Amino acid sequence: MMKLIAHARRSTQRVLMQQQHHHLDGRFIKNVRLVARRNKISLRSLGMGLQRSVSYKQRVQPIQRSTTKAENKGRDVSTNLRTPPFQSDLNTNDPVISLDSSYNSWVAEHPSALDSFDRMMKTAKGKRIVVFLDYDGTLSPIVDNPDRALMSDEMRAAVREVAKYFPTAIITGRSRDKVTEFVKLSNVYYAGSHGMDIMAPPRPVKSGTAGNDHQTIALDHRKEISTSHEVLFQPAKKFLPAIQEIFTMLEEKTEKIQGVRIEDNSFCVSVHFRQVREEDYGILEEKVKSVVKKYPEFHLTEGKMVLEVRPSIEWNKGHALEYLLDTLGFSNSSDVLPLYIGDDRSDEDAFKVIRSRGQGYPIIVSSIPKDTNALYSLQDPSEVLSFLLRLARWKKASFSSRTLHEYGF
Ligand SMILES: O=P(O)(O)OC[C@H]1O[C@H](O[C@H]2O[C@H](CO)[C@@H](O)[C@H](O)[C@H]2O)[C@H](O)[C@@H](O)[C@@H]1O
Repeated sequence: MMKLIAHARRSTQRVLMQQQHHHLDGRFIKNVRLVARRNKISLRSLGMGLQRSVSYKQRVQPIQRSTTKAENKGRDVSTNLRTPPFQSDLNTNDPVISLDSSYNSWVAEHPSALDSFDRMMKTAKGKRIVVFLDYDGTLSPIVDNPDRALMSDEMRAAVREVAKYFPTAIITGRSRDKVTEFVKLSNVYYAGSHGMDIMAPPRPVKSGTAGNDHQTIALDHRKEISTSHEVLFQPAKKFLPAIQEIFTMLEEKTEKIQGVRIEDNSFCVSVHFRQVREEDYGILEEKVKSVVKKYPEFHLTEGKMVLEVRPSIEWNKGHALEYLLDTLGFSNSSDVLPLYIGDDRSDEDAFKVIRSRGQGYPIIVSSIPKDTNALYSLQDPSEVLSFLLRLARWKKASFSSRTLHEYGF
């Protein structure tokens, strides 16, 4: 028993160290939690209670700007950034609670989409499922270097399979070019820059049609996708010159801060601080805010260890989801079931839209309890993979049984 407690203590210490180094391995935490739970050891009783994330609504006050009111539904944190964000993706400046017990009650409220799969599909019978997928933290694991957030071949094959059966869209904060380079699939819709850059596959995907109608090819170069796809909607086009200026200015102003990465996401700019030393965060935040202040038509939002400069237009991932449903001919349809899987705050806008439609499945990817508008949960990208494979298998099976039925078997 003593050995076990010592092991759990060591394991928990490792988790905490990982947090301090701005990393979080959800699977590892899960294992620690399992070891502790199996042996009836509460992490808190070890004096190392893990911490949970808290509602962003409680933490970030909406900005009141003198000139332009931020109309974007994403939270605007231009003048009121949260205090120290250096607790990795756990956002651990919140009340300390025991993760094992809180996770259980959270999952009771946001049931596993894998465990609930049969029930979900029962409701989906006769309805048209449209699949929306976030990229980072959903299709690819969160890693230090955003350029290395690659999607596995298995995941690509699963998305390819899903897209054979359902209209499928990737909605991401990344630039459209970057995400097409990562995903490399030709028959999905891509909505980059948090939905501000929407592109359709060469042949519009007809909803509800059989799998073989959607030919999915893995392409070698994003160029091939860019040229074969059609740009549908770019609501922030007029901001492009200003965004380029902001990008350059951010690069210049932050070049002396070690670990900062400025990512050009076309219609928005990401300032990554995952590898910035904690003591440098304050100055980074100040510099970023001073740049944004010069551009009253822009505001700041936050994601996982990232600050994002976005044009203040009323457009977010939720709007992109509605736009795509509309494009697919489902704007007022009562028999469409949008299914959205995402892990970050910007995905909440899409979850909210699905909830307000009163139809569909908002699914959050998280291995820790989080305040969310999602109804279901998956722990990590590996569970997303299982879910997607199962979804494709389910549809395939229903096609085969329908075919058998049609032939009188
Ligand atoms: O909407 P998403 O597809 O989830 O994109 C949101 C941001 O994701 C990326 O940053 C996040 O993932 C990185 C790689 O794992 C990680 O290093 C970073 O800390 C995360 O915030 C992307 O680089 C951003 O541009 C996206 O806005």
